[in-house]
Amino acid sequence: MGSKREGYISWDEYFMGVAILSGQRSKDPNTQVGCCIVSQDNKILSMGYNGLPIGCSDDEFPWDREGDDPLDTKYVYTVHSELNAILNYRGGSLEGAKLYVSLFPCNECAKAIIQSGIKEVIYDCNKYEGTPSVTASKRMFDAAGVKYHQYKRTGRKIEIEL
Ligand SMILES: O=c1[nH]c(=O)n([C@H]2C[C@H](O)[C@@H](COP(=O)(O)O)O2)cc1CO
Ligand SMILES: [Zn+2]
Repeated sequence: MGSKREGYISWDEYFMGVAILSGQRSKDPNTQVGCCIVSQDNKILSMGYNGLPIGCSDDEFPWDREGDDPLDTKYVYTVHSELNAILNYRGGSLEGAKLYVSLFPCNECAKAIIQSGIKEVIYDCNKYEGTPSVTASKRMFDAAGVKYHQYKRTGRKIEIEL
């Protein structure tokens, strides 16, 4: 009897890989964020990346980080990857699900994560650690019983020819 193949990717590598790949769809020139929501029994339920709402053109709305007028920045228009993944879900309840995301969730996404019933957040980068947004997210996750931990990178490199 033959034995199983070795070197296959772990569940964590799989789901964070899907999250990061999803982020490659982002048109944001500065930060591309991707998200993958997974059931407790490791089935992918939804994915998302940061982008503009349906009908808002990527070429007509601004991607600037700064501007004299907030209306000339991306911040008032973009939908975050986590919210997109939650809103993209077509199957009913996300109660008890896990969320893999390439950047630690902001306070607005934290609210949506908590309210949708997601119970665990696995994040990769946390480049805004220490900001009020991230601190507020942690405070709300702690109060609501949502667990969060950083993804442990394995160093595995995956090349895909497309
Ligand atoms: O949790 C998040 N999820 C998410 O999708 N984003 C998006 C919104 C913006 O398009 C981009 C952040 O842009 P910047 O790093 O240039 O401020 O990342 C940002 C955060 C946290 O800041
Ligand atoms: Zn957010």
